[in-house]
Amino acid sequence: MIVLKPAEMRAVDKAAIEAGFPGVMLMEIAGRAVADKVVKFIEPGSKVLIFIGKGNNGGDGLVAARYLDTEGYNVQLILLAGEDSLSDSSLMNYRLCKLRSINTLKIDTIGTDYQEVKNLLAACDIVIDAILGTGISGSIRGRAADLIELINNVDKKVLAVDIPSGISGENGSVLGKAVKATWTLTMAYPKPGLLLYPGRKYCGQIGVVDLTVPEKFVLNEGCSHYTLTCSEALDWLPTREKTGHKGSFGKITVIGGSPGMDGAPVLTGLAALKTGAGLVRLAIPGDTLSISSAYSPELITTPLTKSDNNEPDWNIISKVMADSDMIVAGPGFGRSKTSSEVIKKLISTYHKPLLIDADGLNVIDDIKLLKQRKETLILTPHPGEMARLLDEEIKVIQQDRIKIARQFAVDKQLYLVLKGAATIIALPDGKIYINTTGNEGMATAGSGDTLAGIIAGLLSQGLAPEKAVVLGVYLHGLAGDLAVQDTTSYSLMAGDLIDYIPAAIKKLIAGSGGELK
Ligand SMILES: NC(=O)C1=CN([C@@H]2O[C@H](COP(=O)(O)OP(=O)(O)OC[C@H]3O[C@@H](n4cnc5c(N)ncnc54)[C@H](O)[C@@H]3O)[C@@H](O)[C@H]2O)[C@H](O)CC1
Ligand SMILES: [K+]
Repeated sequence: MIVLKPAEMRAVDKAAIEAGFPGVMLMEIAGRAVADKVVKFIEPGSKVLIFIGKGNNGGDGLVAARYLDTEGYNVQLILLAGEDSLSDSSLMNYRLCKLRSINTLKIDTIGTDYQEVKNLLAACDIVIDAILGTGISGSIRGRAADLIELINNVDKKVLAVDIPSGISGENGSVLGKAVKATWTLTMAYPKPGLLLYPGRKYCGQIGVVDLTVPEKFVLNEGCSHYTLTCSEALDWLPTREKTGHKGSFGKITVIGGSPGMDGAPVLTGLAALKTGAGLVRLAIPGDTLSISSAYSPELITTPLTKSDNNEPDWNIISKVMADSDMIVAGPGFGRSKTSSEVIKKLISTYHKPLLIDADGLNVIDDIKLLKQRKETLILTPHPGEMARLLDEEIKVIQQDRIKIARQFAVDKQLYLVLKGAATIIALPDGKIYINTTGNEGMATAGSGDTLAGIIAGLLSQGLAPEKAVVLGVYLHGLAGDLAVQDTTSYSLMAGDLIDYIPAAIKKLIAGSGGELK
């Protein structure tokens, strides 16, 4: 699904209006959808308190007020602007509200103790937040900040129109104060700020309203941000040929492991098998091999090093390279001379898809090598590994995850998965996917190893790299979301993620994955 930044949304809006879609009609569709959402949850007669800002976000709220009044709700408006400062479409709707005698409390009559607002908040059944939408600039100014705080201080259901007021649609930051919503109904397309933290925590359940503007207006204006929905994820899931054999579902080699880190490549291998890979081989340094190979009978193992001196055995490595459809390198590999030499060799001489994770990333000391590689390269760093690759501090990476990920992916022409809450996937053509599945329980040792395995499992079944990385991250998060229901976020472990891959796939097939609802 396309995701639009506020400025992109405005450009699409403008183009659609110029092409003949009346702005007032778009507002009508938006407000009608807001009213429908209220009708779905609360019965007629209930008290609906609607906060109206002076821009078009307020206009959407005024349309909703008209419909809810028509349908028998007890509607009360709180108008945060003078009538003369409302936009044309909003003013028209405000006048229609007045014609219906809808109760209105105006900002200039609200005392500085806000007692009347507090009373209305205490008595209402639901709050609609139509104070500010994508037109916000800078920190919340004026009395809007006080009203947002009052809304957050009562325990009421809150429906945010387009975006919770105070959240930046651009990047999800809180601009001073922001409404904490139960639901957010966003207009036309989700904005990055709804999907990125901290904004995402303020949105509650997100719904998208179809404003009936054809997608060609978006494509003409250009877009670069996306998020995968459940139905798209299902479309991308590789189909399994009835006559397929293990060769047709791909042979993966996982290169990694080191003393004390013998389980990491096993997690990667098992995750790949559970996702559907035909065959997984682990290539492990000799001193660790026997421990790793004892974990699971489904995994084939090969020694990566010579038995006499534990140096890389290049003959075996060449055979492994020739015999694999793709390689995952790095899980539990440690930062030894062996791992550094092997990773370098793979980057420059392995001509099939290569995924580098964990310590495989930590031993890359010359990032120019990445750029020189022509074949598919996927990197899956967490912020610490990304910081190391760029020789930056973690906080610099976290300040603008999308920009950093995109620059790296485009410059080095690779697929970059920057892990973390709302994992960012940057593609070599500059496209960005913001992932919506996953939870805090997944911040646990080995979780990244399973992600590498899931992506490899999809790629080895023939999925294009772009789809394998995006769907892999989605499925990994979905497995985590299903697991956490049983384990709680305290007890979730990486092995649980593997155990829940089948449930995640089933959920996709049933059409009920972590969809933006
Ligand atoms: N997506 C669509 O196609 C449609 C969206 N609609 C709704 O319109 C708003 C965007 O409307 P806009 O008038 O551009 O902006 P806002 O309503 O968010 O408010 C702008 C208004 O607020 C004042 N302001 C700006 N920054 C601050 C601040 N920091 N503190 C206080 N006040 C601030 C400023 O003076 C402006 O006047 C979108 O979100 C949708 O809800 C259409 O209705 C349908 C089509
Ligand atoms: K809002």
